[in-house]
Amino acid sequence: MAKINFGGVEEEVVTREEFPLEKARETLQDEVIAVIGYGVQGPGQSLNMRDNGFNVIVGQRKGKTYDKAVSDGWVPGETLFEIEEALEKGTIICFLLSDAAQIELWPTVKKYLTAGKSLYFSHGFGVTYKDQTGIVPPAEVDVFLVAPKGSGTSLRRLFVEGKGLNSSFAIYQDASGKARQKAIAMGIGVGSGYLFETDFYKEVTSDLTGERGTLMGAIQGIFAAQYEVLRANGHSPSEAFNETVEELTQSLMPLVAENGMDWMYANCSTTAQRGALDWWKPFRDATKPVFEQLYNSVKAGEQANISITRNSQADYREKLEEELKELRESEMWRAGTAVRSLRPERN
Ligand SMILES: NC(=O)C1=CN([C@@H]2O[C@H](COP(=O)(O)OP(=O)(O)OC[C@H]3O[C@@H](n4cnc5c(N)ncnc54)[C@H](O)[C@@H]3O)[C@@H](O)[C@H]2O)C=CC1
Ligand SMILES: CC(=O)[C@](C)(O)C(=O)O
Ligand SMILES: [Mg+2]
Ligand SMILES: [Mg+2]
Repeated sequence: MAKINFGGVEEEVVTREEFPLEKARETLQDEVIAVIGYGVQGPGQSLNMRDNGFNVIVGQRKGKTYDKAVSDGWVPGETLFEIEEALEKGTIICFLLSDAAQIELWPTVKKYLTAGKSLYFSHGFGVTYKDQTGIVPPAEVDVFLVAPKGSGTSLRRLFVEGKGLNSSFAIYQDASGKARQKAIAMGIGVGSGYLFETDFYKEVTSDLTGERGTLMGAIQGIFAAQYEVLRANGHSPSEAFNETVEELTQSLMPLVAENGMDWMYANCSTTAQRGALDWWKPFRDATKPVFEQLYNSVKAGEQANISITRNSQADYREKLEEELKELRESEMWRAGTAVRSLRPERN
């Protein structure tokens, strides 16, 4: 493990240099990696592992996603199977169904977790909230996770571009004495940038906080608040959308990604810098109580409970679609559609 100083705190992390792809392949050469589920993480991880030369099969029930797997080059009867058949053939079972669906399939998965096999997650959810999920792995299997810090779609896209998303990894159960090596090898195999270690509890609590917070929930909330204030004061949708979203995603966030916040600030006017430096703390102070409320709710298991309850309902997809439609059909995001259609590269 490489010791790296993260802002004054030393952490041990795994880089691709110290755990090269060849070593990962060697570690897993006798394994059949069965990716169960072909939603968002399933395609990203399985295709990256296949392209990296691992022995991968996919297990997916028949339907639209099964057909997508076929069009991605998985061959029925050779590398693509019904879930139970893949569970039987696999020695590392990658449980990549949605967290709610994992509950329903768990009794089936458990049947195939014989001694010597491994159970792999990309989330600490199932075992951390075992009181709610009933997921308690048998003692004689290795249990570990690799959680890519981003969408499976980006995991695949970045891999194809020769880049990589960072991932965390964690060991829950080490029956073989080799769980750690296997977990790291899987992390390298799915196309991670660097790997940092965590545990199942910390993975799920940070993940549920992040996606409800700055990554997805808070960002939409703050966009909506600013957009609404601008519109209420007579600004056009074009002006409000550009000043709230388009400039951020197209101009300023790429600068933050490249070299940090002060670098982005430094590339803006002194007027903008003065205002940003004066206003970031009031925004922090206003939102911090909401983040604290969120974290406490995650810690109490409430967010897991909501996610399980809502996503287990028979009509959850229709209801989800209604809520996504509300976003899509809001003035702000319809304005966004128009703005994107006018990007020079789209013509
Ligand atoms: N979406 C993402 O990019 C990320 C997801 N994760 C984690 O990875 C895991 C997989 O998540 P996603 O790829 O988002 O899953 P998903 O919500 O896209 O579902 C995956 C698959 O589950 C199948 N499925 C759903 N209900 C089923 C049922 N009752 N029986 C059989 N199959 C069923 C669907 O057909 C789909 O192919 C989760 O633990 C998630 O928290 C981690 C990092 C990012
Ligand atoms: C993409 C990711 O890492 C998330 C936001 O945590 C998820 O999809 O669950
Ligand atoms: Mg995440
Ligand atoms: Mg998540």
